[in-house]
Amino acid sequence: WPAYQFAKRQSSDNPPGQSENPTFEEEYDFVIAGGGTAGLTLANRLTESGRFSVLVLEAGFNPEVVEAYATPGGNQFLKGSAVDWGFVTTPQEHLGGRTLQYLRGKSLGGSSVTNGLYYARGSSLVYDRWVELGNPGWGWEDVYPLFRKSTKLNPPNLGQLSEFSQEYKTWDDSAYGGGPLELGFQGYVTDSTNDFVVACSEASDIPIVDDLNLGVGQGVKLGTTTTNSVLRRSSSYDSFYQQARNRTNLRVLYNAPVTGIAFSSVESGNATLYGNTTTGAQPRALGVSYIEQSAGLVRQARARKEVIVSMGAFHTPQLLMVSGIGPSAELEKVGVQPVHINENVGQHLDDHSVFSIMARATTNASTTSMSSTPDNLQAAQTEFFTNLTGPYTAPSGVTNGFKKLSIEELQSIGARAVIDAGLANQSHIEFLFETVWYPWIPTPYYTALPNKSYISITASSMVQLSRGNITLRSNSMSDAPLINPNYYADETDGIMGVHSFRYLRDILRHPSLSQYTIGDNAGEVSPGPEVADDDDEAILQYIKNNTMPNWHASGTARMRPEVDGGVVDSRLKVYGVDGLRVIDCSIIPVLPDANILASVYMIAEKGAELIEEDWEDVGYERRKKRSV
Ligand SMILES: Cc1cc2nc3c(=O)[nH]c(=O)nc-3n(C[C@H](O)[C@H](O)[C@H](O)COP(=O)(O)OP(=O)(O)OC[C@H]3O[C@@H](n4cnc5c(N)ncnc54)[C@H](O)[C@@H]3O)c2cc1C
Repeated sequence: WPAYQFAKRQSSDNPPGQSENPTFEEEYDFVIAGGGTAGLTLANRLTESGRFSVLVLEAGFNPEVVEAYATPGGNQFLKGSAVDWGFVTTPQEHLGGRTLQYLRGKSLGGSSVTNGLYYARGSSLVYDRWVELGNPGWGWEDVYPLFRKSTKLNPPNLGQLSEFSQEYKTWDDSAYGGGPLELGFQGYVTDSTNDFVVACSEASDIPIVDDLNLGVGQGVKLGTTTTNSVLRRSSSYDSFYQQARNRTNLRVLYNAPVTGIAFSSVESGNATLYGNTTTGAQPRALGVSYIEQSAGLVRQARARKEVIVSMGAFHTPQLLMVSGIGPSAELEKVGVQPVHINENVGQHLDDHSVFSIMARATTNASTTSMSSTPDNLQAAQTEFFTNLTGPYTAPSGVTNGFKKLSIEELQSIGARAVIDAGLANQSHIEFLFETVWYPWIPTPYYTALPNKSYISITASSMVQLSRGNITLRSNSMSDAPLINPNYYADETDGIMGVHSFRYLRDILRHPSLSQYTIGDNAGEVSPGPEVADDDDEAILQYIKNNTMPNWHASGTARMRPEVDGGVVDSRLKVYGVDGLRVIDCSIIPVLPDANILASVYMIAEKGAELIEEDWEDVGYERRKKRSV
C-alpha cells in the first residue's frame, strides 16, 4: 500500500483522535472500523469483485485465543473472557439501581463469536415498517433475498448425528441460499425440550411451525443455530472471513483499536480533492487513526472512498461522538470540537430484555449436571471431541416461541401504547427454554444449588418501548462509554412483563412440561408461591429484580430521515458529512420481533450492495487508468 502524505488541514480545531496534519501511511478504498459480525461480512462482499481494496481494523484478538467459542457447550465460558468487552451498565433507575453485566464480543467476528448461536429473522411486517419510517429499499421483499444470500442450511440428520432427536428440527429449504454463514441445529435435545415445544404451543396458543425464517414471525420450534455440519460455531469469522482471508485486496488487522475519524475541513477545500461523491459543502471522512497494539504505534489509514463504522451499538456512537459527530452538549461535556451536530447520536437505544422463572427438574430433563463439576464437564467435552455426541453438542437454550397478542388482548391488559406505536401486527413476546438455571444470577427468592438440576423459562418483550442511551465518559475511545438501556422506564413495558410472566407459568404448569419437574407448583423455585398469580405488583417487582439484557442493543445511530431523529440515511450514509457510513446493529430503526443476528448479517449484505451501487465503475475505471 503506497505511503501517502495528506495536505495540511487548514483548521486548527481538531476533534480528539485527529491530528492537525494527518499523515496517512497507508491507503485503501474502504477502511472498516470494527471487524465484528457486520464488519467481516462487509469486508468479504466488498473484496469479492477485486475492484476495491479494504482494510479492517479490529480492537480485539483473533477469537481462537478463546477456543471454547467454537463449540456449542463452550458458550458458557465466554463471558468475562478475552473475547468479551466486560461492560457494565450505569445503575438502572427502574431496576432498583442495579447495574447489569452487558456482554459484547471483542475479537474478529465480534458478537457473532460470543452470542447464543440462535438464528431467526422475525416477521416480514417489521421490515415493511422500516420502509414506512422513511427507509425505501428495506422492505421484506427487498431484504429477504439478502437473508437467503448470506446463509446455507446444513440438514441435521447426517451420519453420527442421527442418534439425536430430530423432532422439531424442521426447516423450509426455500428460506436459505448458498451463503458463507452456516446454519443447522443443536445436536443433543432433551425430551423436556421437545415437550417445551408442545407446552408452549398449547399454553400460549401459538402454532408449532416448520421454519421461523420465512417472514412469519409467530410460532415455536427447535431453533436454527449458527453451526456447521460438525456442530462448530459459524461466526462471521468462521464464515465470511475464512472465505475472503487470502484475497490480496483485503487486509485485516486485529489488536488494532480505532481511536478517531479524520475529517477534511470544508474551508480547506480538501473535500473536493478525493472521491467523486463529495460535495465540498460538508466535511469528508478521510481516514482513521488507530493503535497497532502489537507494534506499540499509532497509525493513520486513509480511505480513498469511504470510512465505514461497524463497531456495534455502543462503540459506533462513541466513535462518532469522539470524532465530532453527536449531540452538542455531549461533545461540549468532553471538549470535542464539533464536525456535525446531531442530537440523535447515541440516543434511542432500543433493546430487548429478559426475565425467567426457574424450576427444579429431573436430571435428564436438564443439562445442569454437565457443568456442575469439572469431572462432568471434562466427560462431556471428551464425548464431544471423540464422538460428537452428548450435551456439549448443544448451547443451553435455542428453542424459542414467538407469540402475537391480538388487538383485544393488548387493549384488555392496558397495552394500548403498543398499538399506538405501530407494533400491533408483529410478535409481542418471545419465550425461551433453557435446560439450566438462567439467567445465571440468583434471585431474591432462591439461589441455585450445585447438586440440583433446573430448567428455566424466559420471556422477552419484542415491543419494548423504553429507550436508553450511550453517552461519553471522556473524549477517548480507551474509556468505555456509559451504557444506559433504561429498561422499564416506560410503564407499558411493565404491563407486558406481567402479562408475559403469567404465560410463563401457564407453560411451566402445562402437563407436557411439568412432568419433568420436582416439587410443588410445577417445581417452581423462583419466584415460587410467594408471588401470587394475581399480584401484579409482586410480579413486577420480581421481574425487575430478575431482568437482564437479551443482548439486542441497537438504534444508537438509527436509519431514519434526519428530521425524524436519524443518524444515517437509507443508504447508511451519516448525515452532515461525506465519505462515512455506519453498517451494523446501531442503524436498526425498530427492532425485529426476534433475536437480531440474522438482521445484522442482512444489513451488512445490503450495505455492501449500496456501496457497490454508489461506486459502480468508479474504482474500476481509476484502477484501470493507473495500471495502463
Ligand atoms: C452474549 C450475546 C448473546 C447473543 N445471542 C444472540 C443470539 O443467540 N441470537 C441473535 O440473533 N443475536 C444474539 N446476540 C446479538 C447479536 O449477536 C449482535 O446483535 C450482533 O452480533 C451485533 O453485530 P455488530 O456487527 O453490530 O456488532 P459486533 O459483532 O459486536 O461487532 C463490533 C466489533 O467492533 C469492535 N470494536 C469495538 N470498538 C472498536 C474500536 N475502537 N476499534 C476497532 N474495533 C472495535 C468489537 O470488538 C467488535 O468486534 C447476542 C449478543 C451477545 C453479546
